[in-house]
Amino acid sequence: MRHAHAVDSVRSAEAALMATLPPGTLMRRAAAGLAAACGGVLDGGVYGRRVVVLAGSGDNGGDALYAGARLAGRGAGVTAVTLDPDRAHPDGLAALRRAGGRITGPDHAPAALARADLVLDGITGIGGKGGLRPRAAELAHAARAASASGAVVVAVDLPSGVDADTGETPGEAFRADATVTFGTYKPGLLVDPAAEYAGALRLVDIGLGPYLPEPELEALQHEDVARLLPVPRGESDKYRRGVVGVVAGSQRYPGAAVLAVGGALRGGAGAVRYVGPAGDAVIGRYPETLVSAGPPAKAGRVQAWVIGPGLGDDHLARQSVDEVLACDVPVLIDADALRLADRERVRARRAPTLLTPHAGEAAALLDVAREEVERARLSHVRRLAAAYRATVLLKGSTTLVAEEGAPARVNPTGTAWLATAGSGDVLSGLTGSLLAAGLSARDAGSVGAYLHGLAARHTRHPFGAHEIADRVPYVWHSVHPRA
Ligand SMILES: NC(=O)C1=CN([C@@H]2O[C@H](COP(=O)(O)OP(=O)(O)OC[C@H]3O[C@@H](n4cnc5c(N)ncnc54)[C@H](O)[C@@H]3O)[C@@H](O)[C@H]2O)[C@@H](O)CC1
Ligand SMILES: Nc1ncnc2c1ncn2[C@@H]1O[C@H](COP(=O)(O)OP(=O)(O)O)[C@@H](O)[C@H]1O
Ligand SMILES: [K+]
Repeated sequence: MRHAHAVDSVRSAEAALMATLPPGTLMRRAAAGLAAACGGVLDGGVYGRRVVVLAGSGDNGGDALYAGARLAGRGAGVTAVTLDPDRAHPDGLAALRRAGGRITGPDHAPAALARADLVLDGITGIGGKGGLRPRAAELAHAARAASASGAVVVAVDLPSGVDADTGETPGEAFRADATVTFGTYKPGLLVDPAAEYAGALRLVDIGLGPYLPEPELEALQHEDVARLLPVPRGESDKYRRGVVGVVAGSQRYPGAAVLAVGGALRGGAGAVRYVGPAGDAVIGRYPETLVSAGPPAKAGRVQAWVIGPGLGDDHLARQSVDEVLACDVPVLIDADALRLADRERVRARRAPTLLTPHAGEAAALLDVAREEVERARLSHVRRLAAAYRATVLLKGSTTLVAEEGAPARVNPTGTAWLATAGSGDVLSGLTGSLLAAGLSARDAGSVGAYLHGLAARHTRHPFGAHEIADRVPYVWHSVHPRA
């Protein structure tokens, strides 16, 4: 599991750890890790390369200056540009001077950056507030120009100007090729739009682990998913493996039913029941489906329902949503059903409910603009989870799963190639199948998103949504080869 902690948690863990160590130890650890990582991103090594350190007035600048000193010690030509010469980290400046580095002011930044092989962004870290102020913003522009001419930009702890806790980018910010972060990931490094600014991530261990509380955000990795995947045992039969019911499709959108069933067949449930008017299309493609024309209440037992893709909003659709919400089994609500599901009825449910909106659907449910949700995904997915007292999976450039009382989950496997019609239908079927197989709503949502993203990454693009479903067994095997 990859963990991310908010600034307050990082600060209190740092304080507790620092109390046990001689002064300056943590900054030395951070700078050593940073300098080593910089060596790794420079093709051809450090010796003789031109490094520009952009140093703000806080400890983030201190880290960058100490790392600059180490790189100078390994033969790099290092120039530090201090945002405010009178306030830059004095010991960091002294270390760089001793190592033979040059120190200059912002006026000389464009000239220094024009020749740089490597730029270290040490303007702000977890102490940054709001978008960059004008003089820092000018440096960010100049660094972007240097990057366009081939320099590698490495952000120290965070790209300066992004919000560490939320992933928001309130104004101007640095764009990095790589970010070297200390002690733990910060939520902003994993959530768009800020994550787009961070580039490749590298975590430097500075010994914070034992002092960190529960994370604000976590990301599953292969071994976590392997542990959660449902695997049939000797005594399993199709009912014990779970039956998932899919209520989807309409005369107008029969394809949504086919895609959702396609996802559901690959999620580990033992059987898929389809309920709705697209039975012929579903059977034509997947003859193993148990088809009924409806209503859901008469379809036979299921261990979880998926309702919504291509459903429409006529009388029958409304009735189906009401019936499904009345069942005492987990329910995944997607697409059209999100509009039709009464909030109070969802709040009153005892069995788990998982909502899977994209940003536009989430915005409609919260009565805000879509851009608001995209600007601040983490806070909006949490608001929605609280409003519905349910688990919410917010789709899009960063997929998040939130539930009150537990760390939010961020999916690390997504790819923008998933932005293709019907891929959400595959996700809802796949995730509902995991629910039927017994995973909690939070685990089903995050494992579903993980497999879905991984399947997309392993499918030649551009692809159609049905190809993602076809690819799921392959990535399942790659995550859990012994199952
Ligand atoms: N506290 C610790 O033990 C450790 C801290 N470390 C480093 O220290 C950093 C935190 O240092 P600080 O608390 O000094 O804070 P920062 O250095 O992150 O930021 C504070 C400075 O940024 C300026 N600033 C804030 N918002 C700005 C904006 N929008 N535009 C321009 N300037 C802005 C402030 O005026 C102040 O000079 C971490 O990110 C990390 O890099 C590491 O050395 C590891 C150990
Ligand atoms: N820019 C993006 N980067 C990564 N994943 C994306 C992006 N845009 C969309 N996706 C993913 O693609 C899927 C689209 O689902 P959805 O919006 O419901 O589309 P549809 O209704 O056509 O099925 C979701 O899994 C979503 O997370
Ligand atoms: K920084």
